[in-house]
Amino acid sequence: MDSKKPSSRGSKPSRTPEPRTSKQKPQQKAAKRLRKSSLSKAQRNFAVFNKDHKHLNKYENLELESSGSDGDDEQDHSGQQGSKSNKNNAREQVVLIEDDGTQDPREIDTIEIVDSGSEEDNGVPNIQKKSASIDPQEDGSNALDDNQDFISLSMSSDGESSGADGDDQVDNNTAGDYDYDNYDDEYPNEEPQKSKQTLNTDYPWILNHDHSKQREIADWLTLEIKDFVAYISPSQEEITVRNATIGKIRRAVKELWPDADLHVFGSFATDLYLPGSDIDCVVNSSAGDKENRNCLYSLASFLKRRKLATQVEVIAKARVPIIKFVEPESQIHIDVSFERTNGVEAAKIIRGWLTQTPGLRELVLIVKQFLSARRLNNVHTGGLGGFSVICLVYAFLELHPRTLSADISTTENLGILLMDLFELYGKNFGYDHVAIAVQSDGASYLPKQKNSNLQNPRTSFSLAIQDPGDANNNISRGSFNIRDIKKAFAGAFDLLTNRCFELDAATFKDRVGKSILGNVIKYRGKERDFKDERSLVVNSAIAENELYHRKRGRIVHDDLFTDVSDEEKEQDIYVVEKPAKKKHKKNKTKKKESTAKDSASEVGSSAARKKTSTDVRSSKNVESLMGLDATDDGDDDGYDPLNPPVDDAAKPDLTTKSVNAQTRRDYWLSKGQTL
Ligand SMILES: Nc1ncnc2c1ncn2[C@@H]1O[C@H](COP(=O)(O)OP(=O)(O)OP(=O)(O)O)[C@@H](O)[C@H]1O
Ligand SMILES: [Mg+2]
Repeated sequence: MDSKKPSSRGSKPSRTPEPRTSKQKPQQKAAKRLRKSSLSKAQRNFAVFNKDHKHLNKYENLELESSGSDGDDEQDHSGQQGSKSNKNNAREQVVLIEDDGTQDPREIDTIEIVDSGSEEDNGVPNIQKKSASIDPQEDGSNALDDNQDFISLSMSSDGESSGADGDDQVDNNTAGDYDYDNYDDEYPNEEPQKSKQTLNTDYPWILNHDHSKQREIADWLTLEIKDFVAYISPSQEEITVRNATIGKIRRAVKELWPDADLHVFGSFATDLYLPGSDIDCVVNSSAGDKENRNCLYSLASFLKRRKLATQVEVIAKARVPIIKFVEPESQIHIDVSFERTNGVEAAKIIRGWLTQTPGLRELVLIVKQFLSARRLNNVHTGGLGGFSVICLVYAFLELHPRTLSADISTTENLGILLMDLFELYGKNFGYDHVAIAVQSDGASYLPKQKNSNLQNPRTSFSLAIQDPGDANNNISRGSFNIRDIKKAFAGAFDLLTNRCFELDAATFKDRVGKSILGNVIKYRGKERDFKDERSLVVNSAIAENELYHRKRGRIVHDDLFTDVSDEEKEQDIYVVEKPAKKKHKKNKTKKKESTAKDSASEVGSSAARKKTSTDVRSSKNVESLMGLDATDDGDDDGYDPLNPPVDDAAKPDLTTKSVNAQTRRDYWLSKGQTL
């Protein structure tokens, strides 16, 4: 157990009032005032999404189960095939995995690539079947079936606590049992011990960035979030390595198939990658004929022969067939899919969201790291994938009453917003009834009842996010472990809130060297600099995606294939996306327009951290947006969360403003009242 954990966390349940200090008395008054404000109504309406009105308010044990082999199994889930392959002399093999989305992925074949030294005609490799039906369990099931493979966040240390899956168990509120050191990043450092000694901290983003003197504890958290994002944002070298890696793979693809090109999408094309994130690519060809087993193997073996791929897996029988491998020089994990454009379309949409939504990048990266550290980010084990995270956070920011009402400056209130996000998706969101829809220009809630495509036939308790590119696709349907994800979010809310109270009551002296964010997020990768160098070097994935869309815009026919690796790109597309100049309310009547426009390359830069209210967006009255009118009697029943009113025409002309410190304090205190 963590001997460093604050005593208050262990001994005080979340509802226990903090000892009153002279500092807190005026805050109590402020909280009373707050109840009458529109803010409390807005908050109440966030709670409406939980039909059962169950506010879990339980600590979650964020400790990973150390007992048994589960952890080990899971630890290597992504590398699992690699380790199996090692036993089978993986360097010479391509592993075939079946994953059609209806069951858990299974390794069904191992193909040996025979490198004869000469190139096969047309890239067709000499493939020999090595073995078949490498099934983890003879009966066709595997550990994933009963969720044993998942490292549960449920209580596990006490004999009487919840079982393996924690379903429907009452959680023991044993707040003192955390062991925050006992989980690791998805991409663990190769030299964890050395790194730990050097840094002597799990939250390296606070090194030389001490905010303990902040008077507003929420500001401290906001600053830490920005520091974390700066800490993990890519350096010039990292971007260059990613660019070069893509270049190498693309050249190989074009050599193998002259009619094809490689497009990048996913987090590298949206600037939402963590240091260890994979690169998602798609091969599109003018013939449109590459999505078949033969082509998958052809490319896999070709890349292998060219020493551009190790740990190669061919997942041919999936809904989206892909090959996965690690590029040996950069050690970057790469996924290649075939003949589809939804990913490159989505990348464009996401970059649009980033431009229009200050704070989106920061919160997405925090949530991604949060999930990654708990191994709740792997869709194959029911976790939440990066795409779902982006949509969740975007919907949260789009629909948050205080951002909707232009009441707060998002980038100045990231701390509060992060807590609200954890609270919403951890405690209040009505997973049973509500689906989330995200489009290129906004987000909304949908009733699951009326959208059968978004319903999970097995359980109503599921996360449903409508694909912005395909209304019939629920992008989070694979996240079957939503129960644990929800618990983790709820636990994070409690942890952050308690930590804030604890540090708020502490003396400045005792605060030094402490972290708020470190209570829920750890980073144990290699030591990094605080260099967000995205503005110094072109991210070629973004540049190419921009070019792709420009070219697509010019194509009359809906051709699938668009080659972006031609002359034009060299000439005019490699333009660093300069941070948009902030327009300081030149036209006050155009409040709907995003004025901050923190571009994807800008967010996280020091310039973006200056206090500003220019990121305040649309001005809608909180009450009207949340379904409350002036005659609202405080009864939540009058509001239908499944049909939130969207009355653009009736937008009140609210004055765009940044909240003052007192308002922030009030809001912050109101969080504590829920405990
Ligand atoms: N369930 C899905 N349905 C449709 N498209 C999806 C789905 N999941 C992923 N995608 C596509 O693949 C892209 C990459 O998804 P992924 O979940 O890897 O997110 P990411 O932003 O790359 O995060 P990470 O850095 O964790 O890999 C998405 O932007 C989207 O275009
Ligand atoms: Mg990805």
